[in-house]
Amino acid sequence: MPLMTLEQLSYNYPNTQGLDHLDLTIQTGEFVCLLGPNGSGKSTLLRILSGLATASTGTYRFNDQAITADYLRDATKRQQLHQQIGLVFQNTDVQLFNPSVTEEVAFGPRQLGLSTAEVTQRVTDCLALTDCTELRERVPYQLSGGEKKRVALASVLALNPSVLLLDEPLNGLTIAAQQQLLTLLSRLQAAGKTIIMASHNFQQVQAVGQRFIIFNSAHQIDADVAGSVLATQPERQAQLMTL
Ligand SMILES: Nc1ncnc2c1ncn2[C@@H]1O[C@H](COP(=O)(O)OP(=O)(O)OP(=O)(O)O)[C@@H](O)[C@H]1O
Repeated sequence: MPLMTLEQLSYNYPNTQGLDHLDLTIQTGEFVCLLGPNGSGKSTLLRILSGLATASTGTYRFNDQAITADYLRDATKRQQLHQQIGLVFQNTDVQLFNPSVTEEVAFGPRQLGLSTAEVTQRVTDCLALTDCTELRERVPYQLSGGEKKRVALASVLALNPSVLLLDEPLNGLTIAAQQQLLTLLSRLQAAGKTIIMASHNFQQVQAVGQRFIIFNSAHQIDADVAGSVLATQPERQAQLMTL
């Protein structure tokens, strides 16, 4: 059974179209990069996949369950979905609201009702994994852009989601920090997680993505290609470099 299936899914904002008739299947364990120009629909797709928004028309199924507005109205089901699918937002500031980094990362596991010992263990592990241990006493709001990204990722990982959605996670990071994050994402994939990452910078994600879904400015999927196939298409690669 596929992990995620979209059939003829469209999403409309009040005055704009966000996504236009997408058909898409994602399998467990894939590392997918969403590419495309500004405004092509990458963030909108991540919002749909995470259950923050629902299709205007068409369907989205996660583990064969249709994710509808009705389904998400049920708080227990919504929480179960958010526990399985973690989203690291493009604007990290909307994601960080606790007085310290430790509190920030502990927030999700506490909401799940884990014991104090389990929460402490998850916080310690996730801070170490994202290289945030040194930041644990700091105020999230006062961190640098790159530090905020790492803390946001730690707070999402603390819920131990099986699917990780990331919206432009490399923006604002130094080249070294980008490398570090990409290595971490590859390790998470090797540990069995499904990774779906939006980027408008092909150069940054070229090395890690195993599948590239390319949007066009009409909010449709223009191409859906395996990394191994893309490696044999220099013209398409050159075109992606200009996004
Ligand atoms: N909150 C909103 N209200 C109205 N229109 C929106 C909203 N968010 C996005 N849109 C529009 O929906 C379309 C898709 O936007 P989306 O943010 O999904 O694109 P994107 O590929 O993630 O872009 P970027 O690379 O700039 O983040 C665009 O035309 C955008 O202007």
